[in-house]
Amino acid sequence: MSFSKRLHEKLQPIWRKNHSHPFVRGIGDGSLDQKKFRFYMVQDYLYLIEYAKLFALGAVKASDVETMARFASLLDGTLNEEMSLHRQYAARFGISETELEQAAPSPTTLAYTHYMLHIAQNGTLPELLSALLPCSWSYWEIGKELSRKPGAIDHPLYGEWIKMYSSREFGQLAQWCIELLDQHTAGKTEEELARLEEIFLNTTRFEYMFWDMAYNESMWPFDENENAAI
Ligand SMILES: Cc1ncc(CN)c(N)n1
Repeated sequence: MSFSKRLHEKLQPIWRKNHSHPFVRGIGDGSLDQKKFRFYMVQDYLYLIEYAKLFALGAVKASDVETMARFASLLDGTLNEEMSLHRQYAARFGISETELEQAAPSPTTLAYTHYMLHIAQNGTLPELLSALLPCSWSYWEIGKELSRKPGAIDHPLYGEWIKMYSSREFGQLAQWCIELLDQHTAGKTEEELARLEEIFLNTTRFEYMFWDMAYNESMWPFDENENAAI
């Protein structure tokens, strides 16, 4: 069995939780409170700024020009296509690009991006791929599932989001990362695979936490201006 198939089977219970999360269901049936979506969009933009750096680090760690070029195109696609969707949504919400970039990250955004970047900077190429894959793979699965819901892609607000993440282009990028991980894990020992599985599991957990953070609009659990006299 390929390593990606093993991961997919093992992590299904958590992935299904993503699909049934009220935030994801709300995008699919159009019932999601727009304020929550606005919060998500800002946090996701901050997330993607950091996530894009994994592709740059992937190019640094690649050992051939073809792989470097694919990572470069993933970096370009994230900065100029995926994040352009966010910029368009932000404009609809009256948020400027500067405001987007300067927004404060939530604790979950910080924890997730710092974990991924730590692995990417300090780990091997298969470790980097294990950290980034739940992101694109799980969104592609969610996008495809939501796009099959009658009327979902025509929703005036959430339709564009569903179209982006169910698109063939987005799927091809996820598929390339899956194939690269399978190539790099063929013949690895069980100990090495277990380490990669652990990384994949951690970013899978963070994906769920990100939906939850967005749904609850969670920032730090206190207001720093309160009790200023203490
Ligand atoms: C948190 C998160 N995870 C994944 C994706 C899809 N690139 C995203 N935009 N945001």
